[in-house]
Amino acid sequence: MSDADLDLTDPVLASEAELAFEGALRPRSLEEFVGQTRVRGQLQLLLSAAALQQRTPDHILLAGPPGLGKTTLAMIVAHEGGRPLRMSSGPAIQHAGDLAAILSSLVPGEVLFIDEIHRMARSAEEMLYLAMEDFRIDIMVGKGAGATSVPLDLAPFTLVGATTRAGLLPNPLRDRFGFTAHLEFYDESELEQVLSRAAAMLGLAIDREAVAEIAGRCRGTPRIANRLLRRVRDYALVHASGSGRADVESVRAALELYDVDPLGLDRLDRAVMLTILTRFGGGPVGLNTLAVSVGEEAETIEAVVEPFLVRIGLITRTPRGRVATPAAWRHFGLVREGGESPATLPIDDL
Ligand SMILES: Nc1ncnc2c1ncn2[C@@H]1O[C@H](COP(=O)(O)OP(=O)(O)OP(=O)(O)O)[C@@H](O)[C@H]1O
Ligand SMILES: [Mg+2]
Repeated sequence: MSDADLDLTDPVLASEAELAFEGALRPRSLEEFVGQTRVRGQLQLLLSAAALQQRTPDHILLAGPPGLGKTTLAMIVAHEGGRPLRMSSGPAIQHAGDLAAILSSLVPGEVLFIDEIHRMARSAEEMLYLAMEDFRIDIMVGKGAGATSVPLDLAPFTLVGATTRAGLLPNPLRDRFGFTAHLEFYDESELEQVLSRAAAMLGLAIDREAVAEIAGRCRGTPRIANRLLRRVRDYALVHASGSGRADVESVRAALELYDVDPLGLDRLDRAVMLTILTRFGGGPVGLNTLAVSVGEEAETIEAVVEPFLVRIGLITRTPRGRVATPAAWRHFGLVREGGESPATLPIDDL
Protein backbone atom coordinates (compact mmCIF):
# COMPACT_ATOMS: atom_id res chain seq x y z
CA MET A 1 0.00 0.00 0.00
CA SER A 2 1.45 3.36 -0.98
CA ASP A 3 1.38 6.35 1.31
CA ALA A 4 -1.06 8.03 -1.06
CA ASP A 5 -3.54 5.18 -0.57
CA LEU A 6 -3.03 5.36 3.12
CA ASP A 7 -4.26 8.92 3.40
CA LEU A 8 -7.78 7.60 2.97
CA THR A 9 -7.67 5.66 6.16
CA ASP A 10 -5.34 7.71 8.29
CA PRO A 11 -6.93 10.06 10.75
CA VAL A 12 -4.47 12.71 9.76
CA LEU A 13 -3.57 13.49 6.16
CA ALA A 14 0.11 13.16 5.40
CA SER A 15 1.99 16.16 4.12
CA GLU A 16 5.38 15.95 2.50
CA ALA A 17 7.00 17.21 5.67
CA GLU A 18 5.30 14.40 7.51
CA LEU A 19 6.61 11.79 5.12
CA ALA A 20 10.11 13.20 5.56
CA PHE A 21 9.63 13.02 9.31
CA GLU A 22 8.49 9.42 8.96
CA GLY A 23 11.68 8.62 7.07
CA ALA A 24 13.84 10.31 9.70
CA LEU A 25 12.17 8.25 12.43
CA ARG A 26 12.79 4.87 10.86
CA PRO A 27 14.93 2.68 13.12
CA ARG A 28 18.16 1.75 11.30
CA SER A 29 18.97 -1.50 13.07
CA LEU A 30 17.12 -4.51 14.47
CA GLU A 31 18.18 -3.38 17.90
CA GLU A 32 16.48 0.00 17.51
CA PHE A 33 13.36 -1.61 16.06
CA VAL A 34 10.71 -1.71 18.78
CA GLY A 35 8.44 -4.73 19.38
CA GLN A 36 7.77 -7.66 16.98
CA THR A 37 10.08 -9.64 19.24
CA ARG A 38 9.45 -12.92 17.45
CA VAL A 39 10.05 -11.56 13.98
CA ARG A 40 13.13 -9.71 15.16
CA GLY A 41 14.62 -12.88 16.63
CA GLN A 42 13.84 -14.83 13.46
CA LEU A 43 15.41 -12.18 11.23
CA GLN A 44 18.43 -11.86 13.48
CA LEU A 45 19.12 -15.59 13.19
CA LEU A 46 18.64 -15.61 9.43
CA LEU A 47 20.98 -12.65 8.92
CA SER A 48 23.64 -13.92 11.31
CA ALA A 49 23.70 -17.38 9.71
CA ALA A 50 24.09 -15.85 6.26
CA ALA A 51 26.88 -13.58 7.49
CA LEU A 52 28.75 -16.55 9.02
CA GLN A 53 28.56 -18.46 5.77
CA GLN A 54 29.31 -15.37 3.73
CA ARG A 55 26.28 -15.85 1.51
CA THR A 56 23.26 -13.74 0.67
CA PRO A 57 20.42 -14.20 3.19
CA ASP A 58 17.35 -16.17 2.09
CA HIS A 59 14.45 -14.33 0.49
CA ILE A 60 12.12 -12.75 3.04
CA LEU A 61 8.39 -12.03 2.84
CA LEU A 62 6.99 -9.38 5.19
CA ALA A 63 3.23 -9.58 5.65
CA GLY A 64 0.91 -7.37 7.66
CA PRO A 65 -1.32 -4.30 7.75
CA PRO A 66 0.06 -0.88 6.68
CA GLY A 67 2.34 1.14 8.92
CA LEU A 68 3.68 -1.72 11.06
CA GLY A 69 7.25 -1.53 9.78
CA LYS A 70 7.60 -3.59 6.59
CA THR A 71 9.55 -0.96 4.63
CA THR A 72 11.57 -0.22 7.74
CA LEU A 73 12.53 -3.89 8.14
CA ALA A 74 13.52 -4.18 4.48
CA MET A 75 15.90 -1.25 4.96
CA ILE A 76 17.25 -2.84 8.11
CA VAL A 77 17.95 -6.13 6.32
CA ALA A 78 20.11 -4.23 3.83
CA HIS A 79 21.71 -2.00 6.43
CA GLU A 80 22.56 -4.78 8.91
CA GLY A 81 24.31 -6.78 6.22
CA GLY A 82 26.02 -3.70 4.76
CA ARG A 83 24.31 -4.41 1.44
CA PRO A 84 23.00 -2.01 -1.17
CA LEU A 85 19.21 -1.74 -1.40
CA ARG A 86 17.09 -1.41 -4.52
CA MET A 87 13.48 -0.41 -3.98
CA SER A 88 10.62 -1.18 -6.31
CA SER A 89 6.96 -2.05 -6.01
CA GLY A 90 4.41 -4.41 -7.52
CA PRO A 91 2.43 -1.71 -9.35
CA ALA A 92 5.67 -0.49 -11.01
CA ILE A 93 6.30 -3.97 -12.45
CA GLN A 94 3.60 -4.33 -15.08
CA HIS A 95 5.59 -6.41 -17.59
CA ALA A 96 8.18 -9.14 -17.29
CA GLY A 97 10.56 -6.71 -19.03
CA ASP A 98 10.30 -4.25 -16.13
CA LEU A 99 11.45 -6.95 -13.76
CA ALA A 100 14.16 -8.22 -16.13
CA ALA A 101 15.63 -4.71 -16.26
CA ILE A 102 15.82 -4.54 -12.48
CA LEU A 103 17.11 -8.08 -11.93
CA SER A 104 19.81 -7.89 -14.59
CA SER A 105 21.26 -4.72 -13.08
CA LEU A 106 21.53 -5.97 -9.48
CA VAL A 107 25.02 -6.07 -7.98
CA PRO A 108 26.15 -9.17 -6.02
CA GLY A 109 24.54 -9.33 -2.59
CA GLU A 110 22.06 -6.54 -3.29
CA VAL A 111 18.75 -6.50 -1.41
CA LEU A 112 15.81 -6.05 -3.76
CA PHE A 113 12.73 -4.73 -1.99
CA ILE A 114 9.42 -5.18 -3.81
CA ASP A 115 6.62 -3.44 -1.93
CA GLU A 116 3.01 -4.53 -2.56
CA ILE A 117 4.40 -7.61 -4.26
CA HIS A 118 0.87 -9.03 -4.67
CA ARG A 119 0.21 -6.37 -7.30
CA MET A 120 2.99 -7.41 -9.68
CA ALA A 121 2.09 -8.59 -13.19
CA ARG A 122 1.60 -12.36 -13.58
CA SER A 123 4.25 -12.65 -16.30
CA ALA A 124 6.78 -10.98 -14.00
CA GLU A 125 5.80 -13.31 -11.16
CA GLU A 126 6.74 -16.30 -13.27
CA MET A 127 10.10 -14.77 -14.14
CA LEU A 128 10.67 -14.18 -10.45
CA TYR A 129 10.29 -17.91 -9.60
CA LEU A 130 13.38 -18.84 -11.56
CA ALA A 131 15.27 -15.74 -10.45
CA MET A 132 14.65 -16.50 -6.78
CA GLU A 133 15.52 -20.16 -7.07
CA ASP A 134 18.45 -20.24 -9.46
CA PHE A 135 19.51 -16.58 -9.81
CA ARG A 136 18.75 -16.91 -13.49
CA ILE A 137 16.14 -15.62 -15.92
CA ASP A 138 15.20 -16.48 -19.48
CA ILE A 139 14.99 -13.50 -21.78
CA MET A 140 12.94 -13.73 -24.96
CA VAL A 141 14.80 -12.41 -27.98
CA GLY A 142 13.00 -11.73 -31.26
CA LYS A 143 9.34 -12.10 -32.10
CA GLY A 144 6.96 -14.72 -33.49
CA ALA A 145 8.29 -18.02 -34.85
CA GLY A 146 11.92 -16.85 -34.70
CA ALA A 147 11.80 -15.94 -31.00
CA THR A 148 14.28 -17.73 -28.78
CA SER A 149 14.85 -17.65 -25.07
CA VAL A 150 18.31 -16.75 -23.88
CA PRO A 151 19.31 -17.64 -20.31
CA LEU A 152 20.90 -14.86 -18.30
CA ASP A 153 22.74 -15.41 -15.02
CA LEU A 154 22.00 -12.94 -12.25
CA ALA A 155 24.09 -11.75 -9.35
CA PRO A 156 23.00 -13.50 -6.12
CA PHE A 157 20.52 -11.24 -4.34
CA THR A 158 18.05 -11.26 -1.46
CA LEU A 159 14.46 -10.52 -2.34
CA VAL A 160 12.44 -8.82 0.38
CA GLY A 161 8.78 -8.74 -0.55
CA ALA A 162 6.15 -6.81 1.38
CA THR A 163 2.42 -7.35 1.22
CA THR A 164 -0.71 -6.38 3.10
CA ARG A 165 -2.39 -9.38 1.47
CA ALA A 166 -0.25 -12.50 1.86
CA GLY A 167 -3.30 -14.57 0.93
CA LEU A 168 -3.28 -13.12 -2.59
CA LEU A 169 0.19 -14.41 -3.42
CA PRO A 170 0.25 -17.53 -5.56
CA ASN A 171 1.62 -20.54 -3.70
CA PRO A 172 4.67 -21.03 -5.94
CA LEU A 173 5.78 -17.49 -5.10
CA ARG A 174 5.04 -17.76 -1.39
CA ASP A 175 6.93 -21.07 -1.21
CA ARG A 176 10.08 -19.52 -2.63
CA PHE A 177 10.58 -17.24 0.34
CA GLY A 178 12.85 -18.83 2.94
CA PHE A 179 11.04 -16.99 5.68
CA THR A 180 7.72 -15.19 6.05
CA ALA A 181 7.41 -12.62 8.83
CA HIS A 182 3.85 -11.89 9.95
CA LEU A 183 3.85 -8.47 11.56
CA GLU A 184 1.34 -7.95 14.37
CA PHE A 185 -0.27 -4.82 15.76
CA TYR A 186 1.85 -3.32 18.54
CA ASP A 187 0.76 -3.39 22.16
CA GLU A 188 0.54 -0.21 24.19
CA SER A 189 3.86 -0.49 25.97
CA GLU A 190 5.64 -0.97 22.63
CA LEU A 191 3.83 2.03 21.19
CA GLU A 192 4.88 4.05 24.22
CA GLN A 193 8.49 3.22 23.36
CA VAL A 194 7.96 4.24 19.73
CA LEU A 195 6.38 7.50 20.89
CA SER A 196 9.02 8.32 23.50
CA ARG A 197 11.74 7.81 20.94
CA ALA A 198 9.94 10.01 18.40
CA ALA A 199 9.24 12.71 21.00
CA ALA A 200 12.93 12.81 21.88
CA MET A 201 13.80 13.17 18.20
CA LEU A 202 11.24 15.97 17.85
CA GLY A 203 12.56 17.69 20.96
CA LEU A 204 9.08 17.51 22.44
CA ALA A 205 8.63 17.46 26.23
CA ILE A 206 5.70 15.15 26.95
CA ASP A 207 4.18 13.67 30.10
CA ARG A 208 4.06 9.90 30.62
CA GLU A 209 0.26 9.87 30.78
CA ALA A 210 0.16 11.84 27.55
CA VAL A 211 2.32 9.20 25.85
CA ALA A 212 0.05 6.46 27.21
CA GLU A 213 -3.04 8.27 25.95
CA ILE A 214 -1.67 8.44 22.39
CA ALA A 215 -0.49 4.81 22.59
CA GLY A 216 -4.07 3.75 23.34
CA ARG A 217 -5.44 5.60 20.36
CA CYS A 218 -3.19 4.82 17.42
CA ARG A 219 -4.70 1.59 16.10
CA GLY A 220 -1.69 -0.44 17.30
CA THR A 221 0.30 1.20 14.48
CA PRO A 222 3.64 3.04 14.82
CA ARG A 223 3.01 5.16 11.72
CA ILE A 224 -0.23 6.48 13.20
CA ALA A 225 1.44 6.95 16.60
CA ASN A 226 4.07 9.17 15.03
CA ARG A 227 1.51 11.18 13.08
CA LEU A 228 -0.70 11.76 16.10
CA LEU A 229 2.37 12.81 18.06
CA ARG A 230 3.03 15.57 15.54
CA ARG A 231 -0.51 16.88 15.89
CA VAL A 232 -0.16 16.83 19.66
CA ARG A 233 3.12 18.68 19.32
CA ASP A 234 1.34 21.37 17.23
CA TYR A 235 -1.40 21.62 19.81
CA ALA A 236 1.01 21.97 22.71
CA LEU A 237 3.00 24.58 20.79
CA VAL A 238 -0.05 26.74 20.21
CA HIS A 239 -1.93 26.21 23.47
CA ALA A 240 0.52 25.40 26.27
CA SER A 241 1.23 29.09 26.92
CA GLY A 242 4.71 28.98 25.50
CA SER A 243 6.02 25.99 27.47
CA GLY A 244 5.25 23.67 24.56
CA ARG A 245 4.94 20.76 27.00
CA ALA A 246 2.37 18.16 25.99
CA ASP A 247 0.15 16.84 28.77
CA VAL A 248 -2.77 14.45 28.70
CA GLU A 249 -5.28 17.31 28.27
CA SER A 250 -3.51 18.54 25.16
CA VAL A 251 -3.53 14.99 23.77
CA ARG A 252 -7.27 14.65 24.36
CA ALA A 253 -8.02 18.04 22.87
CA ALA A 254 -5.78 17.52 19.84
CA LEU A 255 -7.16 14.06 19.10
CA GLU A 256 -10.71 15.27 19.44
CA LEU A 257 -9.96 18.03 16.99
CA TYR A 258 -8.68 15.43 14.53
CA ASP A 259 -11.61 13.12 15.04
CA VAL A 260 -9.68 10.23 16.58
CA ASP A 261 -12.03 8.46 18.98
CA PRO A 262 -11.08 6.94 22.36
CA LEU A 263 -10.42 3.54 20.76
CA GLY A 264 -8.39 5.15 18.00
CA LEU A 265 -11.00 4.47 15.34
CA ASP A 266 -10.70 6.76 12.34
CA ARG A 267 -13.31 7.92 9.85
CA LEU A 268 -13.27 4.79 7.72
CA ASP A 269 -13.31 2.44 10.73
CA ARG A 270 -16.36 4.25 12.01
CA ALA A 271 -18.07 4.26 8.62
CA VAL A 272 -17.61 0.49 8.39
CA MET A 273 -18.87 -0.11 11.92
CA LEU A 274 -21.88 2.16 11.58
CA THR A 275 -22.80 0.54 8.27
CA ILE A 276 -22.76 -2.93 9.83
CA LEU A 277 -24.66 -1.73 12.89
CA THR A 278 -27.30 0.51 11.36
CA ARG A 279 -27.77 -0.67 7.78
CA PHE A 280 -27.34 -4.38 8.34
CA GLY A 281 -28.65 -4.70 11.88
CA GLY A 282 -25.26 -5.87 13.15
CA GLY A 283 -24.65 -8.38 10.35
CA PRO A 284 -23.72 -10.83 9.08
CA VAL A 285 -22.79 -8.84 6.00
CA GLY A 286 -20.49 -9.95 3.19
CA LEU A 287 -17.26 -8.10 2.43
CA ASN A 288 -18.30 -6.91 -1.03
CA THR A 289 -21.70 -5.64 0.09
CA LEU A 290 -20.00 -3.82 2.92
CA ALA A 291 -17.42 -2.28 0.58
CA VAL A 292 -20.08 -1.00 -1.81
CA SER A 293 -22.09 0.43 1.08
CA VAL A 294 -19.21 2.49 2.45
CA GLY A 295 -17.87 3.37 -1.02
CA GLU A 296 -14.45 1.83 -0.45
CA GLU A 297 -12.54 -0.97 -2.16
CA ALA A 298 -13.06 -4.42 -0.68
CA GLU A 299 -9.28 -4.84 -0.60
CA THR A 300 -8.85 -1.80 1.64
CA ILE A 301 -11.59 -2.94 3.99
CA GLU A 302 -10.10 -6.41 4.25
CA ALA A 303 -6.43 -5.43 4.57
CA VAL A 304 -6.58 -2.14 6.44
CA VAL A 305 -9.84 -1.77 8.36
CA GLU A 306 -10.88 -5.25 9.34
CA PRO A 307 -7.73 -6.61 10.98
CA PHE A 308 -7.83 -3.85 13.57
CA LEU A 309 -11.58 -4.08 14.22
CA VAL A 310 -11.23 -7.83 14.72
CA ARG A 311 -8.22 -7.36 16.95
CA ILE A 312 -10.04 -4.97 19.31
CA GLY A 313 -13.10 -7.19 19.34
CA LEU A 314 -15.64 -5.00 17.54
CA ILE A 315 -16.35 -7.48 14.75
CA THR A 316 -16.00 -11.17 14.15
CA ARG A 317 -15.65 -12.93 10.84
CA THR A 318 -18.08 -15.76 10.23
CA PRO A 319 -18.61 -17.89 7.12
CA ARG A 320 -21.72 -15.84 6.41
CA GLY A 321 -20.01 -12.47 6.73
CA ARG A 322 -18.94 -9.85 9.26
CA VAL A 323 -20.83 -9.57 12.53
CA ALA A 324 -20.74 -6.73 15.08
CA THR A 325 -20.03 -7.85 18.64
CA PRO A 326 -21.93 -6.63 21.75
CA ALA A 327 -18.88 -4.43 22.48
CA ALA A 328 -19.45 -2.67 19.15
CA TRP A 329 -23.08 -1.90 20.00
CA ARG A 330 -21.92 -0.48 23.32
CA HIS A 331 -19.07 1.56 21.89
CA PHE A 332 -21.41 3.32 19.49
CA GLY A 333 -24.18 3.64 22.09
CA LEU A 334 -26.62 1.78 19.85
CA VAL A 335 -29.18 -0.87 20.60
CA ARG A 336 -29.78 -3.91 18.39
CA GLU A 337 -33.40 -4.15 17.31
CA GLY A 338 -35.17 -6.24 19.90
CA GLY A 339 -31.98 -6.23 21.99
CA GLU A 340 -31.23 -4.98 25.46
CA SER A 341 -30.35 -1.36 26.04
CA PRO A 342 -26.59 -0.71 26.32
CA ALA A 343 -26.91 0.20 30.00
CA THR A 344 -28.06 -3.29 30.97
CA LEU A 345 -25.29 -5.11 29.12
CA PRO A 346 -22.25 -6.07 31.15
CA ILE A 347 -19.33 -3.74 30.55
CA ASP A 348 -16.23 -5.70 29.69
CA ASP A 349 -12.71 -4.81 28.68
CA LEU A 350 -13.43 -2.47 25.80
N1 LIG B 1 9.11 -1.25 15.22
C1 LIG B 1 9.17 0.06 15.02
N2 LIG B 1 9.82 0.85 15.87
C2 LIG B 1 9.84 2.18 15.69
N3 LIG B 1 9.25 2.81 14.66
C3 LIG B 1 8.60 2.07 13.79
C4 LIG B 1 8.52 0.66 13.91
N4 LIG B 1 7.80 0.17 12.89
C5 LIG B 1 7.43 1.24 12.15
N5 LIG B 1 7.91 2.37 12.69
C6 LIG B 1 7.67 3.70 12.19
O1 LIG B 1 6.43 3.71 11.50
C7 LIG B 1 6.56 4.30 10.22
C8 LIG B 1 5.92 3.39 9.20
O2 LIG B 1 6.68 2.22 9.03
P1 LIG B 1 6.85 1.52 7.61
O3 LIG B 1 6.88 2.54 6.54
O4 LIG B 1 8.01 0.61 7.71
O5 LIG B 1 5.52 0.69 7.52
P2 LIG B 1 5.03 -0.31 6.38
O6 LIG B 1 4.65 -1.58 7.07
O7 LIG B 1 6.04 -0.38 5.30
O8 LIG B 1 3.71 0.36 5.83
P3 LIG B 1 3.03 0.22 4.36
O9 LIG B 1 2.37 -1.11 4.31
O10 LIG B 1 2.03 1.35 4.36
O11 LIG B 1 4.12 0.41 3.36
C9 LIG B 1 8.04 4.55 10.00
O12 LIG B 1 8.26 5.93 9.91
C10 LIG B 1 8.75 4.06 11.21
O13 LIG B 1 9.48 5.12 11.76
MG1 LIG C 1 5.92 0.37 3.33
